[in-house]
Amino acid sequence: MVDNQSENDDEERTNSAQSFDLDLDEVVLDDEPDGDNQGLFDDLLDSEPIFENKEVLRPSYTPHELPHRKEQINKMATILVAALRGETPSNILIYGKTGTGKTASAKFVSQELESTSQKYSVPCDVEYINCEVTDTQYRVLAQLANKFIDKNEELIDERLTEYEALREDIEDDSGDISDNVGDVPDNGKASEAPANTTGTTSPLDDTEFDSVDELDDRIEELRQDREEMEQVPMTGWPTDRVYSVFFEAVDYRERVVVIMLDEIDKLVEKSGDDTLYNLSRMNSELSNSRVSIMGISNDLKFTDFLDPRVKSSLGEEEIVFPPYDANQLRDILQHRADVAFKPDALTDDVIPLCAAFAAQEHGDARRALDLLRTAGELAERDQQDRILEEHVRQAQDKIELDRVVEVVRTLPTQSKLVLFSTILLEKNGVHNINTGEVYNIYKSLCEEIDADVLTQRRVTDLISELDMLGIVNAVVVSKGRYGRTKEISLSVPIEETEAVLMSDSRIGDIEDVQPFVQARFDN
Ligand SMILES: Nc1ncnc2c1ncn2[C@@H]1O[C@H](COP(=O)(O)OP(=O)(O)OP(=O)(O)O)[C@@H](O)[C@H]1O
Repeated sequence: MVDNQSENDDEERTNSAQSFDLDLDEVVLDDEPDGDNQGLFDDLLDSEPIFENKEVLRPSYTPHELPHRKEQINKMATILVAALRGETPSNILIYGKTGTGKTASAKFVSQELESTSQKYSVPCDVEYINCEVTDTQYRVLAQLANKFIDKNEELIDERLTEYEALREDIEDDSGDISDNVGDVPDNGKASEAPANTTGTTSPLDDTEFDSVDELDDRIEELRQDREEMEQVPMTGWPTDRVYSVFFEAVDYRERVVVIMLDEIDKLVEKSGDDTLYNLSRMNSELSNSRVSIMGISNDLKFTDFLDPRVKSSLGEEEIVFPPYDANQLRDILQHRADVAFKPDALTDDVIPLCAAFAAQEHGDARRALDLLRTAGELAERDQQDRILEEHVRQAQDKIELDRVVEVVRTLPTQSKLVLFSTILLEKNGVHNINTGEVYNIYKSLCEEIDADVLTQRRVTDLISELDMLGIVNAVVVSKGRYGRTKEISLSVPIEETEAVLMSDSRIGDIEDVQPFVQARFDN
């Protein structure tokens, strides 16, 4: 059938191309904006972009090369190679601070593992779960169950296609034989015939089936399995049922399964160690498959909260990812920059400076890449064709400010009030602020907005927390015979932080703050 629609489409495209040519010929470049647009994007498009491929600098990009992680990658591979031999690999726990390449390395190794398993036709599956997002036992098990159900369905479909084709070949063959040779009884019971009785070749030769009946039974069995497979809903079932569906789905065929639990500490923090307990004892009950767990964590201490059995089973092998130093970060950045930027877009100082800043932040490659990308964006915004040292410094300030804004925005109200009290004191020129001064203002603010007033001891704790978050700096000073006190100062830009606090509806309601500061002198 002729596809009239596509013909019409083609015609339309040709017409519009013609009219486009025509329009272009008739365009008069003048200062007046034309009717369709006001040139908002034209200038931006005109400026030669700095980036060749910005995506390469984004966190979502998985690099093909991971400099300075060879040792850790090799260690993972040495442990996981067992899966390719059909054995159960030891469970692995991976530790390291944020941005040290744990996820990127683990994903790289699992891709290699899966592709090698396909190459040698050894059934091996790797499933990745981010426990920051999937943080309850129910959700982890349901997500895993559904992934395995999908895989099983795929496998069943493949097998069914293969066996049904085989069945057709047999039908054709028996037709041919009865037509040509006439020595097979044409009683419509081809399925009862053994695979090969005549000495001629049969489609069942070299298959796992000895008779057509066996093949038919298998086809029926697969169709039934396919019908019975049911996805687990994301809520609503008893956890036992989810577990048993997951268990069945994993054990449906012979295979080795590696379950990668990224941010595993978040799962334990949110919902205890039941999931890990259940996963780690599965192998003793599975008949066809084997499961191995790879946990990834930023928190070195999270295993302290685990049941000792889970702890010893999970930590069979431990791999530590140390922070990168400035030289290593330079290499990492250089690899990415070669692909991400146009030639000559970077001045010589840019990469070393990004690396140095990120090395100060506990050797975080994510931070280094963010800095480089943000510096590029700032240069682009300035309509420059090269990134300068200045852009890196601005990027550092911008990222730091974004972090502060995010941390302050998500503080609990009580901490916001303590921070706001400190800001009010600083704004009024008070130096060496002590806890008592903060507390007095804090109390008045609480009364003003009807919030509970915490004890001074608790407020001192909140100040320590703000100190740990890098928002204030609190040092203990000795006042000789008057004992010791904390001297508090702000570590963040005052105007921006105040603006974030004021965007909280309760704090924003406080109208005149001056009297509160005055109160400090009255107490
Ligand atoms: N050796 C490396 N080579 C190239 N890129 C790297 C390397 N190490 C880390 N990265 C990049 O740094 C970013 C952060 O890495 P990754 O997500 O693997 O860190 P992580 O240790 O898992 O951090 P988190 O614990 O916060 O999840 C990613 O964009 C990753 O591609």
